[in-house]
Amino acid sequence: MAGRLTRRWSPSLLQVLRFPVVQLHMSRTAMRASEKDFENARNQLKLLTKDPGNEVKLKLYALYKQATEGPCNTPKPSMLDFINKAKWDAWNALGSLPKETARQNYVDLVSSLSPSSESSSQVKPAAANEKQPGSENIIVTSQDGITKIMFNRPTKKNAITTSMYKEIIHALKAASTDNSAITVFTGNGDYYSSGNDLTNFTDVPPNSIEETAKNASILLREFVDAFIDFPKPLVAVINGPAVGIVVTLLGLFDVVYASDKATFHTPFSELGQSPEGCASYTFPKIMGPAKAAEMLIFGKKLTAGEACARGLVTEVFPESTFQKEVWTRLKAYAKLPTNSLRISKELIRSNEKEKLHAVNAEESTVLQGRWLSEECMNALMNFVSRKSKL
Ligand SMILES: CCCCCCCCCCC/C=C/C(=O)SCCNC(=O)CCNC(=O)[C@H](O)C(C)(C)COP(=O)(O)OP(=O)(O)OC[C@H]1O[C@@H](n2cnc3c(N)ncnc32)[C@H](O)[C@@H]1OP(=O)(O)O
Repeated sequence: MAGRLTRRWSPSLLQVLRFPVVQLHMSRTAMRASEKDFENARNQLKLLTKDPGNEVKLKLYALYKQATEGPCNTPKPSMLDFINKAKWDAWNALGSLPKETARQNYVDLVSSLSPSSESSSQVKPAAANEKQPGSENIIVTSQDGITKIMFNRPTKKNAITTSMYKEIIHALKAASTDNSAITVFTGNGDYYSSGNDLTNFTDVPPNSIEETAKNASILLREFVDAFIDFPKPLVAVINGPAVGIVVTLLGLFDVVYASDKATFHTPFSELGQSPEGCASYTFPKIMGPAKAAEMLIFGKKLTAGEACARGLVTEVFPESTFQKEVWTRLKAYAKLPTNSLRISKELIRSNEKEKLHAVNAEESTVLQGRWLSEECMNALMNFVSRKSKL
């Protein structure tokens, strides 16, 4: 099949696939690939010495088409036209993925195929059983069809630093085109995550507060966009308490499994802040406006059982059997046909994407203002000087 597929692809596709590979130095902070990056990536493919295999070629084909032409716009080939059907399926599976995201994913994927890619990219598309290099605060592994992204800062309750946000964006982009069927977030240690690292904002020189708030707002928007656009089933395995942004993001996950020792807390008012992660839109839809208000305005902390009753959590497991039960189930799910999983997710989510991007933009702008407020600054100072704890 592999040889057949390669030989019978059209000249235009071969053009796409045969371009050279040169080392691509992708800045981890500039996550949006420019036209130039895209052009370089196309040229990089020419230098490929090793056949990346049909699976990867199909992904490259699909991403190239999506990046240059947008969503699949050709009639579906007949079932018996195997090659063109495989190409069409791969392109069609990208749904309404924005052109810029497809371009970035294409660049990331090409970069990962380069023999020297490790030095240019912290997290690359996963191969089986492979642990990805990284800062160790985020550990990305891939096994049994599952890419696992784990918060790994247990001594700080897995609080998310600025560099961790960037690593997660990069990990999601890589996972969207790797060989795994599903992607799972979880935490190492007793917490899932205590949310934003509050010291992200405390070492800021007085004359750059506004600029920092602006940069934080841009980063937040890009971070949440990566979840909105993620094309594969996204699962949260909530091993312990979850606070702030890791809770609000759950509205963008497809399935949420929780240990019975997990709790769910969004203390935004206490922090002088406001909701993010599209929760101002997803939470009222999930649990109704009154229950959402109790969490997002008054900061009510939920047990796992309460979160499940409100529809935020899919299922709660006893802590003693949590890991075993959840991973056994996820490994079985990851054996399901990959394209079908993506297409079903796309059907469920695509109608909402535009709205979610608009909500994300609005929430990020509002938060930029909140971070400059006296209420927020007092809350951060209290945290640092240990006067307050949740
Ligand atoms: C360009 C500039 C920056 C860009 C940044 C992008 C911004 C995006 C922001 C998006 C908006 C996000 C909002 C949120 O997530 S709001 C939620 C924030 N989280 C909190 O308020 C939790 C604060 N932590 C606590 O209240 C307690 O630590 C907690 C209840 C979680 C645990 O209490 P416990 O007593 O069990 O343990 P400790 O307090 O002793 O914690 C152990 C150590 O961990 C440190 N820690 C814990 N959580 C955080 C945190 N969120 N930020 C920073 N540090 C944290 C804690 O200080 C302890 O450290 P030490 O051992 O060194 O004292």
